[in-house]
Amino acid sequence: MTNKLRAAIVGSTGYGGVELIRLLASHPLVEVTSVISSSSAGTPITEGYPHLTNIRTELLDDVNPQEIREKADVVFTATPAGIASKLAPQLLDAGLKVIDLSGDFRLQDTALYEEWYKKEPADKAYLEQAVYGMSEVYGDKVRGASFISNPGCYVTATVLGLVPALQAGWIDPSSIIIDAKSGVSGAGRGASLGTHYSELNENFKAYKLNKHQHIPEIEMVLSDAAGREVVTTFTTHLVPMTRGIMSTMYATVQGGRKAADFIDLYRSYYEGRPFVRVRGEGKWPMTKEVWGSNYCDIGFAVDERTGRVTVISVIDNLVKGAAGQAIQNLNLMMGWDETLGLQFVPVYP
Ligand SMILES: NC(=O)C1=CN([C@@H]2O[C@H](COP(=O)(O)OP(=O)(O)OC[C@H]3O[C@@H](n4cnc5c(N)ncnc54)[C@H](OP(=O)(O)O)[C@@H]3O)[C@@H](O)[C@H]2O)C=CC1
Ligand SMILES: CC(=O)N[C@@H](CCC(=O)OP(=O)(O)O)C(=O)O
Repeated sequence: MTNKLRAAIVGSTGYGGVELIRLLASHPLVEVTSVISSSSAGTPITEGYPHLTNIRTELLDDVNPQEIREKADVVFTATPAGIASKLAPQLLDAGLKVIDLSGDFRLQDTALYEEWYKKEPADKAYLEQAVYGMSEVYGDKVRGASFISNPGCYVTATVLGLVPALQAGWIDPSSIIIDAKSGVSGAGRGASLGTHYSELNENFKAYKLNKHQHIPEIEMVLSDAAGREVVTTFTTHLVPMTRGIMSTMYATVQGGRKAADFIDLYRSYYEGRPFVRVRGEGKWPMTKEVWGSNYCDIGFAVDERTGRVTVISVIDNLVKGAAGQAIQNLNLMMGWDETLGLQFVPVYP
């Protein structure tokens, strides 16, 4: 018998799921007791992931809420959009805590979800139970919650880079343009034409222009911070690298603030929040500097000629953008130190 919290992972054969397995393997208070697959139940997990040899040796479990309840106290759903909307209610009804990594419970407005995800939204009664897990912005709500909707990867890098300035009224909310780039693991493990080697290697492309499903989520958080409706231009690009997101954001500065002022403001906003690191003047973060870690690193430049600030924000999409943030949320839900199991240094070079 263990006295650790028992965790199950649905979607454990995907990139988000396997990253949860990697990170939770060194969490001091959590034990993964069920790794679940809708397509490969009964198969050893090492079949698809030999790197887990001697780390996890069990057969994959089926998706069965009652059986999951017998084995676990908390479930991570790392499944494509449209799955957790149906599954999470069953898991919650079975008495489990749930952390959903998909977009199914992030937008309270069901019409917005249908418009941007092109899927049937979750039942409103369950949507209303979901707490949006951007803990650096909504920390008090995350503490003690039972059902967390983990933010989108691009959204995390972007809003952590904009919320303090918007909340302080230092940038014009109507002037924001966001230019974001992601490594290919952001698209999941499934093979596709757009992500296979010869399409991606030595290439750099924009995609989903003005149609990306993270636009309404970004606008939701930014509007909240600004205290008025924020509409923004958000463009995503695919970069030929495995992990990492860089969000480059532009906005018109109000009140003549300089880069040093932004640095002071952000350091004060994120004081006591160990996973956001604000760089000094003239220092802009690279994706490699957060690779494999739960950090979000942010840097600034203010151009006095144009009156605009450029904010650079980087994360590892699979850690702070997905599995790491989900574990950070679990730590807060359980009333633990938010850094438990997440205190690793980025892999460099
Ligand atoms: N990759 C990233 O950087 C990020 C991903 N996310 C989100 O996290 C979720 C998981 O992403 P990711 O791991 O990259 O995706 P993957 O495509 O790599 O994995 C998703 C997994 O979901 C499982 N699955 C598929 N259909 C079902 C089903 N009907 N019931 C139960 N499980 C199912 C599959 O495993 P099996 O066939 O074994 O069941 C699959 O391996 C997605 O919603 C994604 O948008 C969020 C932030 C960042
Ligand atoms: C590189 C790449 O393709 N990235 C994905 C991120 C998907 C994701 O994380 O989707 P949800 O957060 O909505 O679940 C994309 O742009 O759609």
